Amino acid sequence: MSDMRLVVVGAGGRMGRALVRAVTETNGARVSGAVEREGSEFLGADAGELAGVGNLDVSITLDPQSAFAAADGVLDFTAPMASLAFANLAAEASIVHVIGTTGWAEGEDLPLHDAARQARIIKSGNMSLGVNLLAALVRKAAQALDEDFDIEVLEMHHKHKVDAPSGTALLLGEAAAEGRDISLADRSVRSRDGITGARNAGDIGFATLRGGSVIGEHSVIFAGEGERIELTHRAEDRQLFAKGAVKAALWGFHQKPGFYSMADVLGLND
Ligand SMILES: NC(=O)C1=CN([C@@H]2O[C@H](COP(=O)(O)OP(=O)(O)OC[C@H]3O[C@@H](n4cnc5c(N)ncnc54)[C@H](OP(=O)(O)O)[C@@H]3O)[C@@H](O)[C@H]2O)C=CC1
Ligand SMILES: O=C(O)C1=N[C@H](C(=O)O)C[C@H](O)C1
Repeated sequence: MSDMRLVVVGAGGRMGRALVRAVTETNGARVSGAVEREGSEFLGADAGELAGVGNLDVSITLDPQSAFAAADGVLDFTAPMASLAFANLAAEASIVHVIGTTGWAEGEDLPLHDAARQARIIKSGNMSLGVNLLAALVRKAAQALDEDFDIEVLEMHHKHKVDAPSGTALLLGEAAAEGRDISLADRSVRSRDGITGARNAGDIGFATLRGGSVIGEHSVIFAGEGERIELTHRAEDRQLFAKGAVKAALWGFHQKPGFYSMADVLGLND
């Protein structure tokens, strides 16, 4: 069988380069196109050279439509507005669209479900096996522990990250809310400053740290009277997310059009 042809959008970014590396290291997949946006200093560069894997004869272009027309899938770790536009193009081309982009405002990602009528969309705030397994454990712990245990989600990322809380923190908060059978939107506390009053039982709190080169660290803390349970994941290498995204693309190749999560890819929903 021929290799799955994958386009990397945002190919000059931190994840874009990691994705190009991951595809070249995966049997059954190859980089068929690379896209950046207007004004990018990387336009015209070879995607492989930029990613440090040698010349792939794939120039970074401004033209996602042509790249998608000659591809089986797209790997997209860019920004919400860009991912919405790429989803429409992926639907037109009826290909797989793996979306790792985070920083979505409430409801902003809903149009992706329309695109998923034609595209096979796999979207997750975190593409690693470890975090998706952690989410399953958090759901279970939240189910087992009542409101006497306060749930707080703590995350730290590198100084360049532009969104907060991280997509992963929200994914973990969602898992906790599902375990408690409550709506995260109704019970989340995303910042605290000044005289906040005492904590409300049942709230799910978020705290964000930013600095240096931290790849991504997340803890979900269940704080009770006299005891505390902490579930933690530490990502030590960005390739972890890129390899997960390539795995998702290969999985999506064999699925019907639809909207899927990384938990579907990893069989954690079975
Ligand atoms: N789900 C997961 O497992 C993970 C998700 N992420 C998420 O991935 C996203 C990217 O992270 P990161 O790589 O660190 O960020 P970067 O800023 O390094 O990379 C983003 C890239 O996308 C480009 N881009 C933005 N808009 C467009 C567009 N319209 N067309 C083409 N390219 C575009 C940017 O270009 P420019 O520089 O010109 O803006 C940049 O090159 C973030 O949302 C992050 O949170 C990150 C790691 C793991
Ligand atoms: O921006 C990042 O770097 C990361 N973003 C994702 C998130 O928002 O959770 C995943 C990972 O933690 C790295």
